[in-house]
Amino acid sequence: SCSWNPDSLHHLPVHPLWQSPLTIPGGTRQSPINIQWRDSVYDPFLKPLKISYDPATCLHIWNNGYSFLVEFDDSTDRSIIDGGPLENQYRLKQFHFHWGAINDWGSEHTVDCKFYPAELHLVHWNAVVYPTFEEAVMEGDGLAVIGVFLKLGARHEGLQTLVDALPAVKHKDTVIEFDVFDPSCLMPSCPDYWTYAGSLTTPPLTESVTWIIKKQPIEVDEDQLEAFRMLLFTSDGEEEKRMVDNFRPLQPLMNRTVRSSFQ
Ligand SMILES: Clc1ccc(Cc2nnn[n-]2)cc1
Ligand SMILES: [Zn+2]
Repeated sequence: SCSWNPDSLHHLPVHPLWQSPLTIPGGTRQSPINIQWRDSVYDPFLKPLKISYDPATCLHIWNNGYSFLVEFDDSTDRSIIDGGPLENQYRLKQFHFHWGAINDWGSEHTVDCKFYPAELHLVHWNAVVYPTFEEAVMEGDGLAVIGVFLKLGARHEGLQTLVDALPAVKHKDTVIEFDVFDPSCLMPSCPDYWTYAGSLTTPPLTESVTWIIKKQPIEVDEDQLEAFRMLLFTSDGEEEKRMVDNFRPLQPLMNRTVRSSFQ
């Protein structure tokens, strides 16, 4: 487990959402976790992840009071992932991010106890086996979430179109049309990933997620991270609370092995 450096001036903030003893009684596969690189096990039978998104399936961006979500039309198999650790193809439903108030933390997963300033989650569901997303959320093989770490570096041109739209969804429960966006532009070039059996990291916290965490981060610049931090948890008219530190604390690994697609 990660023992935080006692000298560090900061103690990780815990947002009210996650302050309550937010535990699933008897939970054995909760997320997020620390990925200890040396404890991950190379699995030569893991396939490359296949991603095929149709940019025209993009619908809108909305601020749901936890994060901002970009939602997709998941009524057909036009935007899907397949391969990797998955036995079926999974349909893209939405993507969103988790980030910190400062660059020292913000990601949900850590690698060797290192936080990244933010983490992208692309949420997919098993429409081959389950009739609706809501049912898939309740099943062990119902969801597949791709996690991509964001690190401070060069400006990300693909992300900028998203950043430019954020002022329009500043407050909770605001939404704007966003009709063409290809999330493939947010994927790192390296195919390597870790995978493990986990859960959603906000309510309903169901243990229904096959996590696929990309090894290589993407680079974004300070202005782009600051744009995330100007969003609000609060609705228009309420006392403003900046949307920051919307990540869940690390959860125990328990009886799980993290597999890697690379040696
Ligand atoms: Cl449906 C749903 C519920 C919670 C979240 C938040 C989350 N869970 N795992 N990563 N992010 C995403 C989608
Ligand atoms: Zn998430």
